[in-house]
Amino acid sequence: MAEKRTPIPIGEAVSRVMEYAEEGAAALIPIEESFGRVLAEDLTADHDVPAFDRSPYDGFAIRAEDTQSKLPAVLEVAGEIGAGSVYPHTAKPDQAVRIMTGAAIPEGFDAVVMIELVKEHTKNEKKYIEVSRSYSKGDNLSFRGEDAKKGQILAGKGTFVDPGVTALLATFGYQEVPVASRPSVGVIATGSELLDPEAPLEPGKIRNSNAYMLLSQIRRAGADPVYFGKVADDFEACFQTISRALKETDMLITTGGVSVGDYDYLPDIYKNLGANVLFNKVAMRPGSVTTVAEKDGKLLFGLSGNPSACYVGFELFARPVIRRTMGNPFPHLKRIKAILGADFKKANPFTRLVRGRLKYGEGGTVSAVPAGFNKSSSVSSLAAADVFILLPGGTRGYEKGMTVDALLVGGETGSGWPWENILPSYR
Ligand SMILES: Nc1nc2c(c(=O)[nH]1)N[C@H]1C(S)=C(S)[C@@H](COP(=O)(O)OP(=O)(O)OC[C@H]3O[C@@H](n4cnc5c(N)ncnc54)[C@H](O)[C@@H]3O)O[C@H]1N2
Ligand code: MOO
Ligand SMILES: [Mg+2]
Repeated sequence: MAEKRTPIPIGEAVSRVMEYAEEGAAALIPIEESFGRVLAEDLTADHDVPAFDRSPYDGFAIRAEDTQSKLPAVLEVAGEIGAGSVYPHTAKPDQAVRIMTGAAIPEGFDAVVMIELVKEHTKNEKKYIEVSRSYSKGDNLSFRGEDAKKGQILAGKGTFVDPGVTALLATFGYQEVPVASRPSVGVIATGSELLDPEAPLEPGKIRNSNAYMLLSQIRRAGADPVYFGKVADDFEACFQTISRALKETDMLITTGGVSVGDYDYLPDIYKNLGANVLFNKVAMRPGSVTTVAEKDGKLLFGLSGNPSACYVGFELFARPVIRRTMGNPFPHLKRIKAILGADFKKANPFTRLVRGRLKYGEGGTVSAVPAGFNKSSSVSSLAAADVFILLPGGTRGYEKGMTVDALLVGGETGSGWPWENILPSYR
């Protein structure tokens, strides 16, 4: 008789796995490659930003006091500078300097007049401007340190490096960025039925979609995948490939062969490897057969062969380990509340993770509707899913309109044309 497995709750399974997620050593990488990594150190401002008072406009640097007695004030244009240049003299009374956006305010000047607001004329080969209103000290200046102060922590250790963080890194001179190193994650697909994507279909065979799905899930999680190919359902072949892959990578993901079938060899392979099985049944659907084992501190994720189960198993168990290893203090999928968009009247003892799609309705309501064919074997629903609708197991079903929890899949989801009907002020 096939072994009897004991399902454990999802949370319990995730925490067993997370015990083996250790932050990788810090590494220095070029700033150009830093997107998606995680800072291994605090990013501290080592100078003020801006580092000098500067002009926010194309215009004229003036002394405010020269505009405070007689108007229009007629000021001599004593020089001109663009961004990047420094005016070498100090201001004298009734002088102005033609200055462009971003240029340092010359010494002794304390306000800027926009170029559109002055009249210019030349007299005896000298240039003059007429300023028709009075200015106060500091008018139209960008002040040193107004954006960031020296010593301020602008992004802490553990911050995900997004484009905004990259801008800070460049601002503070990080040609090389200290980040937690990325794990290398091996992928092996098992199954005698598997064909490569380029192969024509044959009776009884299917194309190996899980391997390519996993490579892309690993990349989305931020790690480096290493693909060891597909292996037939043959104990020796699987054992050899898995042993080799385990030596060459930091963690290993297999798909298929993990259940109780005649050709499901993963359970025996864990035994032969002397690996410690953390669990081999989770109270969830899909993905109840998800198995995770540990060998010398390295994790072996035995994900289901069924595409939806494999997908969910990766996102719930492998992804947070990868993210934590990469230094991310928030490695799990984000949870939101949404209105359930369909009935699930039949009770299920296991927690269901329905691949769903968010719909944004009037008044900002968010509902989650099933993304398609909802069996564990489904591949079609995955392409449309941006959320896992969480329906905890029990004796009751769920009805359309109920508020439920959902996990956001992936990170940076885009949106369509966002510029219609933007709410105006109602003050
Ligand atoms: N008697 C029982 N049978 C099954 C049980 C059970 O508890 N008792 N569990 C079922 C559940 S739940 C699942 S999920 C599957 C898991 O099976 P395995 O993880 O062992 O995977 P396989 O048997 O190798 O394949 C299952 C299914 O997936 C297809 N597959 C496999 N690899 C790929 C791939 N790389 N790309 C696309 N599709 C793949 C494979 O052809 C099978 O159709 O077991 C149930 N059975
Ligand atoms: O592991 Mo299975 O996915 O529950 O259908
Ligand atoms: Mg099987």
